[in-house]
Amino acid sequence: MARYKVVMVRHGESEWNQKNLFCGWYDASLSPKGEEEAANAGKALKQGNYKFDLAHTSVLKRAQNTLGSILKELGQEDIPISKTWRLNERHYGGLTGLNKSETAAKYGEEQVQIWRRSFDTPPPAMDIDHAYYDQIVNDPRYKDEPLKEEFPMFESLKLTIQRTLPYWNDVIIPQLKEGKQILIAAHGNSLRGIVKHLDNLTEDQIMSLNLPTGIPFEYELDENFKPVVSMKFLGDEETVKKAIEAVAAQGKAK
Ligand SMILES: O=C(O)[C@H](O)COP(=O)(O)O
Repeated sequence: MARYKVVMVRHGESEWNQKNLFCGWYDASLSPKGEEEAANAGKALKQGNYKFDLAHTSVLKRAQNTLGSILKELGQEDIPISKTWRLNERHYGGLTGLNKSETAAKYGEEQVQIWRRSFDTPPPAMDIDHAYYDQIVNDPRYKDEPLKEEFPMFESLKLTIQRTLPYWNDVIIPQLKEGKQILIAAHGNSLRGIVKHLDNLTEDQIMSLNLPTGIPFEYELDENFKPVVSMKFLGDEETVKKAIEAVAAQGKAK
């Protein structure tokens, strides 16, 4: 019997998703298609009569704007929104800005699949002369946190989970316990981390999990926050399947 429900959604397609670039902590905007996906996510949630008490998102605008569109469609723009770096996309390190298929052509599809989907193999670090180092490290949104010594220069999924889980356990779980209906608008890999935790996925299982952009999914959890229903997408099966396959295919050499 489900005691709690929580809805999560990966942001709509970003301009860097469209260009097939490793994005991570680069603050890419939504593409026009991503804006449409976000609005459609809101329509699907409205159709399902979802009412949220509060929402959580990252400090990156592709997730924040997806959330904004959804709440606008729902007529729930006035609910409290928490923005945290702990829900940011995984930091793609030195790969940030590289084209995924070109990287697959150069280093092999296998290596790119490992960088994108493995549990504890990190991408190469973003070093100080990286094109986006200054823009990311010195961004005023990070003036208070993460702490200098915590500021990632690369993240494996394992490292991403290590900074996302404290937020899930210390902020989101208590709110669920209070009976709050919660929407989380975040990123492919920060959400993969939460999913791995909830469903207790093995490293092999998480390797094959791709999340589509802009299609909300719901978890129903028991009193111990164990899934009764896992990743129930709000979209027709065919659309969801195609969207997931498209994400996986981004790592293919053209
Ligand atoms: O950061 C990115 O490039 C994307 O948002 C997620 O990328 P991935 O699907 O290659 O992990």
